[in-house]
Amino acid sequence: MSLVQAAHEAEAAEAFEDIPIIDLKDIDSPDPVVRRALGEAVRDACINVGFFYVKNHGIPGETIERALSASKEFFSLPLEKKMELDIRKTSNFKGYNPVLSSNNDPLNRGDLHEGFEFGWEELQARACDEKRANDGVMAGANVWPTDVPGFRESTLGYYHAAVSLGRKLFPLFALALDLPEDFFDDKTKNSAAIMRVLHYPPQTGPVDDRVIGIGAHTDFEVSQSLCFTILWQEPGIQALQVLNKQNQWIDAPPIPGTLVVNLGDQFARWTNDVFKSTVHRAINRSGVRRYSIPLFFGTDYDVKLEPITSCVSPERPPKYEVVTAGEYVKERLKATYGH
Ligand SMILES: O=C(O)CCC(=O)C(=O)O
Ligand SMILES: [Fe+2]
Repeated sequence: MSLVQAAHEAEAAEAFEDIPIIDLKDIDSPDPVVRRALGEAVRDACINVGFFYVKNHGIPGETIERALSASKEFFSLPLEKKMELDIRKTSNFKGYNPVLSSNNDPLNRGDLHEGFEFGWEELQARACDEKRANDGVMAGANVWPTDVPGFRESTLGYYHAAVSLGRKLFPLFALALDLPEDFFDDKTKNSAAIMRVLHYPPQTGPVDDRVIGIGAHTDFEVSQSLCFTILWQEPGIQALQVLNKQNQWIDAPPIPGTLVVNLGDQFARWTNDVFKSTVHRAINRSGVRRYSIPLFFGTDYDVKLEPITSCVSPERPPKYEVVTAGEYVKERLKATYGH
């Protein structure tokens, strides 16, 4: 079935498929048939749900643990210390954002989480980091806390592992779109992903529905054009929810050993909405603190998001005007952070 037909069928279906788990153990297989089968699983998930879990993703547990404990230590610093790195002091959206400083859903009062955000940087700091310099609206140095020893190394360690995973996913997305596996190679040369570490304090007592962990949103960030997000969520704590076709929130619980992958707005736009960017939110009513780590993966900022040919047909003409990937991102960031 063609991509366009599959998209029309998915859109006509009443029910919303479950979020599938895709096993990446064969992602490096030399056999193109095996890789194509993986691409097909990705295609189904992208067309039907816009979300999937990946297992056997290759990021060691210790790498995750180190990033998590550094994050916990950072968030436990006094607010004045964290505010020294206030994201609003930078022009490129790096640093700390306190509770209620962001608002993902204009109908809400603010997001009940605090976060710390950074972009590409070599583990061995370099005076001239070309990749970072070419990172469009996000270009510029990261800021790092000095009060948590090893914070930079631990969080960057996870960052680089997740970026490597993201690089391996692009060929699968290409296969899913009936494109050559290397289609994204020359479009993601400087695609410096942005990572956030997030802390959601527990919400106890009566919860004002307008103040939740992260308001209903689709992912649009960040560096340039958000293709997809790789999300680690803390095991054992249910918080993430996905809006289904009947406008009901369904849980996307953490599944041990997996990461969540969800598609972003600009990938949906690029694929003429064949791939879905699905509304989601997080509410932490567990009674304990919850941590998560999304990494937003984009293309180079000067890539033109012309509709991919396999996603266009006479029955599905292009829905969007062509823009470069970087064009609208900063506006969306301004709306979220209010500066
Ligand atoms: O914390 C989560 O589970 C979701 C985070 C998220 O959706 C985001 O940062 O865009
Ligand atoms: Fe999100």
